[in-house]
Order: sequence, then C-alpha cells, then structure tokens
Amino acid sequence: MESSSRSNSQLRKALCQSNPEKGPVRSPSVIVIGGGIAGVAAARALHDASFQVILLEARDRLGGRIYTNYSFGFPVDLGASWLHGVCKQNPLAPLIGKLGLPLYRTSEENSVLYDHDLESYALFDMEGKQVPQELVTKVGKVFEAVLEEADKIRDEYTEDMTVKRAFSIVFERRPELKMDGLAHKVLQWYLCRMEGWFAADANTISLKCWDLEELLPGGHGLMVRGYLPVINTLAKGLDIRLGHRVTKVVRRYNEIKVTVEDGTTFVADAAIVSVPLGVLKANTIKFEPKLPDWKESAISDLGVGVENKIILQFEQVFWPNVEFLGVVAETTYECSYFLNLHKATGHSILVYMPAGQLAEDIEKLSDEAAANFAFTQLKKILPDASEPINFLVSRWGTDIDTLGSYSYDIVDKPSDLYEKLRIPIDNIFFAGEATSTSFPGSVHGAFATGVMAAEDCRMRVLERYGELNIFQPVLAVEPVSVPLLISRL
Ligand SMILES: Cc1cc2nc3c(=O)[nH]c(=O)nc-3n(C[C@H](O)[C@H](O)[C@H](O)COP(=O)(O)OP(=O)(O)OC[C@H]3O[C@@H](n4cnc5c(N)ncnc54)[C@H](O)[C@@H]3O)c2cc1C
Repeated sequence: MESSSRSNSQLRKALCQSNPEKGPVRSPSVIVIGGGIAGVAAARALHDASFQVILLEARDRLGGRIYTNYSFGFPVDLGASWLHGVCKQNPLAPLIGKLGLPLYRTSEENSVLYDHDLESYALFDMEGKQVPQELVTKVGKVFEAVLEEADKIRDEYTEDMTVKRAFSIVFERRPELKMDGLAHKVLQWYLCRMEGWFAADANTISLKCWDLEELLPGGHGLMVRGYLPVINTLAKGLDIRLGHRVTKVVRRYNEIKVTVEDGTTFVADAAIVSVPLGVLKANTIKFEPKLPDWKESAISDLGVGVENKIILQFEQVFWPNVEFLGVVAETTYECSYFLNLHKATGHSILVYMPAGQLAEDIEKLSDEAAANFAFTQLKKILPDASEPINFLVSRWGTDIDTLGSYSYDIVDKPSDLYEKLRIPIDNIFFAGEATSTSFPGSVHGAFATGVMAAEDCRMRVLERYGELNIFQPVLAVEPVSVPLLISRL
C-alpha cells in the first residue's frame, strides 16, 4: 500500500513479514474507504488479523453518522444516539458493556412507537393544551389496528404500493378507525413518529418491504455519554488519514488503486468501500471499470431518507418531566416531537427531530432560522418557553459526505437491494448500513457489515496468496460478556 510518490516494490518490501516455514511473506494490504462505524470496524478487524490497513476518511473527524459534539461542554449526538436492541445478541453489546457506557432505556420491547413507549410522553395540541393520556392510549390502540390491517393488505395485493395508499385502503375498509378532531390529530402524530423511524414520508415507503427488518429484543437505549467512545475504541492504533476524500477506485485483478481529491494515490490488494449510499448515488467516487449494472441499479433503487436533529440548550428546565414532548396536528408534516435529554443526561437539552420532507425543507434554512423554527414549535406547546442559549443543527441530507440519513425501501423496487449492495466485486468489498440485510439504518447493523466485509476480504485475499493459515480470523470485538448498564428514571 503506498502513496504515488513511492514505488510499489519499495513499499511491498517494507510490508514483508516472516513466515518460518515459507520464508518472508508480504502482509496483505487493504484500503478502507470511509471512517464511520462500518469502516472503522472493518479496519480494526483486518488490522488485528495482521493486514496492512489504511483508512481514508473524507472529513476531518471519524464517525460519519455517529457525530458526538462536545461544544456545549458535554456530549450530544447529532447523528445516532440509540442502541436499538438492548440485549446480549446485539453485535455492539460486548464492546459497549466492556467500555461501561451507560444506556438510558426509552422503550421496552414491541413499543408501538418503535424507539419509545407511551410511559413517559406528553402530547399537546397547537394551542398548548395537553392531550389527555387516555386519548393518547386509545388512539395508540387504533394505530396498532391500522398497522395490522396494512399488514393484511400487503399479503392480499400482489403489486406494491406506498404505505400511505395502504392506510387509505384501511380507512375505506374500516371507517371506524378513521378519527375526527383531536383524535385524528393524535393519529397523525403516531404516523409522523412511524415516518421518523424510516426517515421518510408514508407516500414514498414501499408497503411490500416496509417494517421487515429484524428487531432485536430488549427495547431501545440512549447512549448517555454519546456514541463516539465506541468509534474511538475501535480506531485505536489504526493508520487513519482524515481529510482524504476518495474520488476514484481502479480495480485490477490483484490490485486496487485509490485516488483522493488532491491526486494522491494508494495501492493495495483489496478495498472496502463503506461510504454512505447517498455518496454512491451521487457518483462522487468513479469506479474503473465501472460497477456492474446490477450493482448500479441497486444503488439507484434503494431509497435514502432524511432525519435531522436540532439541539436546543436552555439555561434551565421549564418543561414537564417526561422523556418526549409531542405536538399533534392536522397532518403528519405539521406534527413534531422533542426528545428531553434532561431525563437521560441531566442537561437542559431538548432535541427536535424532523424527518422526511419536513427535514429536507428545514435544511434549506440557515442554522439560526432552523433553530428558530424548532423553538417556534416548542412555543406552540409551552408559550412561556425561554429562548435557547445555544443550538446545533444537523444537515444530513445535504452534507456531501452523507447525502441522506439512512436507507429505506421505496415503492416497486426489488426486495434484495441490501444484499446486492453488499456483494463484493472481485477485490472490492462493500460495507455500511445500506448493505445490512438484517439491521439496515442502524449503528449495530453497519458495525456488523464492517466485520463481515473484513472477513470476506481476508478470505479472498489470503486464498489468492495460499496463505490462509498465517493470519488470524477476523473478530472485531472479543465476545466478553460484561452486562450493559441500563437505567430509566
Ligand atoms: C439523525 C440520525 C439519527 C440516527 N439515529 C440512530 C440511532 O439512534 N440508532 C442507530 O442505530 N442508528 C441511527 N442512525 C443511523 C446510523 O447513524 C447509521 O446507520 C450508521 O452510523 C451508518 O454507519 P456507516 O459506517 O454505514 O456510515 P457512515 O457513518 O456515514 O460512515 C461513512 C463514512 O464515509 C465517509 N465518506 C463519505 N464519502 C467519502 C469519500 N468519498 N471518501 C472517503 N470517505 C468518505 C463519511 O465521511 C463517513 O465518515 C441515525 C442516523 C442519523 C443521520
């Protein structure tokens, strides 16, 4: 592996290691493109298997869609913040347990609101009147019935349709599920939370592929100290080049040449591409020869949704002591919700989380205007709210190194896109949340794909060299079982 200024043979010699039986052998080399959880996990695993690894990351930080910001003097996540599936089976549990990172559980299993249950919620209408809890619970049951009916429609119809269309059919068939007045607004709010889970509006989500992901048991837990310690631990001791945005990947039979923005090139036996689906869609990276048609189709056919976070810091807490505040409205677009981080972390923080079209529209605003928009929503429900003293705004939809928050299935596309995105092309391997068949759109899913790509890569490179026994199998995190630290107040 080398930069363009040094010759192949010089560096190859430098990378030699000794094998007592066969004499010196060169360490296989790999370039990992992208330093999110998938890329870092892959690099860690191959480094530990004695591969020469260079990780090229476009940004001046690691983590990608894990972005723990410390500018307030304590950790706040602008990207992922929940561990979905607080259980031993979660691929990240051994590492999180070993690091002693505390989790704050916001829902038990099978919550109708995915990552939250209704135990600690306060919903308000636009006039600031709190919705009676009995109504919230009653509409929650209706929402569950709507989901069940939509599931039946999926089985009945051979053709695909949007989830929104399926809901319309449900309401035609079961008019009693259609709500009026305040109950209608609460139902819209439930739908809005469902859209938030997919980071997309119901009028784009495929009914056929909707909600098929595997949910691990144990409910959902907020990473109280932020997700970054996980990245930092995996990245320790790796050769990481920040500020290296890859523009070209040239594939030869037994060699990969990777070029970054300033023209520097790196050569290795193989590469693992772990950039986001949005970046692959934008053709930021030119592949030579071009990727096969089936791979290109998978890249264009899988959807990428947008969810953002607007973090508002206040001098002191003036809101109810609940985990979530919601604003119900006539349409899902007008509904909103705030995560109360004070419950989990003790800091006076509310996180506004728009998704889908609303998130895209808010990205057109300046940071100040976006924070003001979020604050205006809050004022609707708490008219005496004091002004925030600080704010942070994420822009995952337009950020050139992400171009979307996470993947989801759009209507009328094949159902095997995640698998197609994962399949290697010779010595180029693919990792990242959009290559996860079991847990797409999640941190643990992305992590698992990094480990899997590393193992595929190790097998392929070493088989070619006939040196399969020399290098250790890939195991990114030792399976030590330290219990997770879980709380709920
Ligand atoms: C707002 C938001 C909230 C979320 N909430 C949760 C949650 O609570 N729980 C959960 O499990 N998941 C959540 N997710 C999803 C989760 O963050 C992702 O699934 C996961 O972090 C993706 O990891 P990755 O390694 O696949 O991609 P990324 O983290 O995006 O990593 C890809 C890396 O590639 C780099 N890159 C891009 N282009 C290039 C290039 N040309 N050259 C070199 N490097 C490049 C990027 O800078 C980035 O570092 C959330 C995501 C968002 C946006």
